[in-house]
Amino acid sequence: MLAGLFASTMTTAHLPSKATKSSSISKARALLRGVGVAREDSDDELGDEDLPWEWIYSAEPETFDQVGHSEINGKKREIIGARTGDFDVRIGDCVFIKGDGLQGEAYVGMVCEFEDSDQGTEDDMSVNVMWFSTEFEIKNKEKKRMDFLPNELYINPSYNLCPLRSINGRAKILSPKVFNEQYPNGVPKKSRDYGKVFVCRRGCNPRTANYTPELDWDTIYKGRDTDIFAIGELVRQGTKATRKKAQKHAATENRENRVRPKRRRRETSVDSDDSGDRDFTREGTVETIPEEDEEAEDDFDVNDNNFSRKTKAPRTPSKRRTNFTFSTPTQKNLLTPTRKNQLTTPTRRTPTSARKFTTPTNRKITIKKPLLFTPLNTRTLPNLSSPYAAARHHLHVSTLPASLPCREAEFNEVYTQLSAAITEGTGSCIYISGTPGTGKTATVREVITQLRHLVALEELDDFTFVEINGMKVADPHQSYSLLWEAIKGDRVSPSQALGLLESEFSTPSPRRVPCVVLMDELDQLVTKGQGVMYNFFNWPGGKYSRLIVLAVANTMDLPERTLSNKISSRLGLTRITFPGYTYDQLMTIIKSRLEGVQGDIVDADAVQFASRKVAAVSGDARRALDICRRAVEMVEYAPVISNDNEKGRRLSGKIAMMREDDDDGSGGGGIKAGGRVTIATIRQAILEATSSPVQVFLKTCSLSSKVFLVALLVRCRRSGVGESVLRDVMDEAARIVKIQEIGVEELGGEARVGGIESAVKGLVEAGVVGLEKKGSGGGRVRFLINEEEIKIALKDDKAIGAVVGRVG
Ligand SMILES: Nc1ncnc2c1ncn2[C@@H]1O[C@H](COP(=O)(O)OP(=O)(O)OP(=O)(O)O)[C@@H](O)[C@H]1O
Repeated sequence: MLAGLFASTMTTAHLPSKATKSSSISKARALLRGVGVAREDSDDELGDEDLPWEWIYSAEPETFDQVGHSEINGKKREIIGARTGDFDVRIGDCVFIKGDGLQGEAYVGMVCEFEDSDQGTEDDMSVNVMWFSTEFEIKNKEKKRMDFLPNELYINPSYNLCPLRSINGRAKILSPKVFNEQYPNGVPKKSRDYGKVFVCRRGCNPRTANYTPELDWDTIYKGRDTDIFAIGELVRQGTKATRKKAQKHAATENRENRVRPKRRRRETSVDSDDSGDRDFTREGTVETIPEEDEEAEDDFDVNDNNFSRKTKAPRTPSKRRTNFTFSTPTQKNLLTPTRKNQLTTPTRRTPTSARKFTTPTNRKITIKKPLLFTPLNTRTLPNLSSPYAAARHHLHVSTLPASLPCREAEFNEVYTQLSAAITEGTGSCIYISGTPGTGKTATVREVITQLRHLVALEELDDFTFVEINGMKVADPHQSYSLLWEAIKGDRVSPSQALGLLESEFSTPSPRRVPCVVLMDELDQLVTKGQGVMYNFFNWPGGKYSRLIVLAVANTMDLPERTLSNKISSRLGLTRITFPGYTYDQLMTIIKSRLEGVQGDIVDADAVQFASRKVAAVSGDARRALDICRRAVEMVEYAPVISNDNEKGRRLSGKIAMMREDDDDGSGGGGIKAGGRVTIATIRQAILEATSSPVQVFLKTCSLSSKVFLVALLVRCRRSGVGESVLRDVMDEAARIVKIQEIGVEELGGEARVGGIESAVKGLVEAGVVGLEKKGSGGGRVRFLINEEEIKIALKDDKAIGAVVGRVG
């Protein structure tokens, strides 16, 4: 449908031909470098003087409110342009936007509107631009067109609000035909236009690598009279993949970051009432395209007159404008269309040796060599021919189930938030909390798998995904390096990564691919000054970051506890809570995992029993699955165990202890190798889990040790952080002793603190807790075993069990 509306006769005759090649010509051409553009000379059209930017208003006061208006003497006036010294810029102009990146990139955008956010400083003067992209931005190797010209730009239907002072001169965008007419020998180096002239013959969405057919730039681009909306729509339609599913889920409200400009009333060529898609005919008029795709509706309101902004007169900026320097070109023959080897983007190449960059303050940044991993031996698939092996396999926590039953609502919520943020190109921070084993990580991974599938089907823009697990990083600050490596592919030190990330997220970039970060075990990433958590929560809110953080923790209020209420409420986190699984839900989960396992080897009663036992303690699916898997193992391998033989007699005492909870009345019974998993098997598996060496140690350690462990558990639960200051734990222990009225003599009389100190030493030696002698308060202490083990071992303890029960 759209195809006929694009210029169909643009032929290679219009493109720079080999006949026009010469090295002087090619040098005089604009260069494309990195993902932005660079010019050989560094002349700044805006002059060396740091003159303030001022708005240019329409002559007549306007009668309606709209973006890009200001109030002067009580009258609304439309902002129609901006000027600094002799340089002025208007809607429809194509301009260079300075990047702040290390490689001195600039970007080219078309001015769509101006905004003043009312604060009266130059910082609040913004320009909304529609970007042009370079071929470097198109990462999808399969779909990338290889006929790109060296100075070719693609109009890209994405927008950003940029500071007005990031404008760094005017760019000239021509059709290849006009370029050849105006510059048959290329742009002469001495010309003022040198390095500023580009050709445009297609639109492209670099994130999906979808291109429009060739379009007639001379027809659609009319300088300051251009109908920018029509161009935006033309390109949006022309580059649209089948993004229906993603759009269905996209939250259309959330557009703070990528601001699509409001339609301007001045546009005479557009029928403001039409609701269909508009496009250009080759004669340059705008036509309504009959509704072809219901979901491609115009999602901005033509008649939205309720948007009013006030502004104060702009003041002189306090900071001097940074001069942007363009690098010297290194490419020789820029007329050769596809010199792939020369045009490889620097950010993606694999460094063979360490590369060196410097920060804007000339600090050296060393890019480390990528880590080389020796591939492991090929893993063999488990032999699932026996029903026991199949059951064990499906019940294993590392087996990915086809779907996650009982987490549909949570899945939908995460999916909706994430796909909306990716589609809209906005940043977002989702805080996911829930006790261990409630499927938080599994759900997030499942959502990512589904979204990746959509990307493969071209129904969603591509995104980068990185998982940072607090348990797996030696130092929380390494998170910065991991994020930077995920975004740029370069390994740098944490402090360098921090600087680079700050710069990256505060710089507009039309090419930025959304990055989704799963920060698992967040409580382990808490640092003394809370810098890591603060930064990861704060960056998504930045205008240009396109960073989506999925922070996963066990406690609901970790952000409030560690960052204060004030900061965490400002961060605007989206919160999703995963409740512990109920008895019914655990049953469903176990049954669904056993579906398809032949032989009916697990009794329904056994599944019920396991679910009830686990739901009563924690609602932890991991625990329920582990118990069932161990029970399957027992019936698969165990010799016959009955109350008649020696081993059976030994076990029977322990089983009798459990019989108190044996509300099914079926008793222990025997376990037969090659038999079925019954309640008795489950009971024995539970018993085994609670009589592991760790459990035995915990149950039989001194009361001082138990008090200390419970105190540490309380502190960790309260702070939401996996470690605590030793002195605080001691104080907590003293409080517990007092409140529980634990016998003073049992803790060593008056010297009870001393008693706990030696208990701590014993716990450290046993590898139950780790003590890091750093900072004040006697160092920091943390569990080296799962907190759940402490709960299970001590929940029935006579002296301290009540406190454990309250920890939850
Ligand atoms: N609804 C479910 N259906 C099937 N398996 C599940 C479900 N929920 C959790 N699991 C399984 O339980 C195990 C633990 O899940 P997961 O790691 O997602 O929990 P978590 O909430 O992230 O726990 P933690 O806080 O300890 O990291 C995984 O093996 C997962 O496959």
